[in-house]
Amino acid sequence: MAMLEVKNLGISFGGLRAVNGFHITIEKNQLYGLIGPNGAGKTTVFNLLTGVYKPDAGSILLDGKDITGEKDIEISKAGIARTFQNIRLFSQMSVLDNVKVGMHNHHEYSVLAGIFHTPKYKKEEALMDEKAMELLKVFDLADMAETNASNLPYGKQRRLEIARALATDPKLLLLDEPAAGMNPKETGELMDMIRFVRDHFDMTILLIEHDMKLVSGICEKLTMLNFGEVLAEGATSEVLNNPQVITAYLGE
Ligand SMILES: Nc1ncnc2c1ncn2[C@@H]1O[C@H](COP(=O)(O)OP(=O)(O)OP(=O)(O)O)[C@@H](O)[C@H]1O
Repeated sequence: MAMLEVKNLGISFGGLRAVNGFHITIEKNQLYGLIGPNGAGKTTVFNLLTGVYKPDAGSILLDGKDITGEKDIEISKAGIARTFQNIRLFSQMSVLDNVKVGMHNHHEYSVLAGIFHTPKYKKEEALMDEKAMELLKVFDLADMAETNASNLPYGKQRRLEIARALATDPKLLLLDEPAAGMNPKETGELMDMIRFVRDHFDMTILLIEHDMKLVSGICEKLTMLNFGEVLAEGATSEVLNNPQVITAYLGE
């Protein structure tokens, strides 16, 4: 069974059909890229997959479960996590707390337990601290656990965002332009990290990216969007050599 199976997905904003007939099948453990010119609808696809927008057509199956039209919190619980094009960390919170925010989605103790710090609450908090520190170690951020997120250099903030997304224990990780604003050295490190996340966490990853070095370096399959519709899909080299893709996007 595919990890993500999307069929005929669509949404309009006013008179604009931003995404139309979108489809994608991503197998477990795959590293998959979504490419296309500015305004093609890539982020809108992410917003549809994560419940920010409700599709007006189509279906989304995550690991066999129909999540079409579910709210974002339900979709997060079902197992889709994402990062954003513009970094969205809690800048005045510590690195550790940023990761723990991701975990809180999945822990259900009552508000009163939180206020009165009951033994159950304390136990859960201690467990979360431990898990969050383990994640930070993997991302080489453990020595900065108490630092405010805003004080991290840019490349590390991007890494922290991915760590926070993984803290929700997802089945599918969506990365929206993870290399945006990075220099070539940082992009190279990011590529290694994305591969590592896939292997170490047994993760399935869909990423939006304009950096073709990153795309051709790590994605196994690609879907190319143009004016809200799939123009090409298949193995990365096949798509990147497709004359229509070159005309519509790469030859820009
Ligand atoms: N909430 C919204 N209301 C109205 N129009 C929207 C909304 N969200 C997206 N759009 C429009 O939908 C189209 C697709 O936008 P989207 O951000 O998905 O493109 P993109 O492929 O991610 O572009 P980029 O590579 O520049 O990030 C654009 O024309 C955009 O203006």
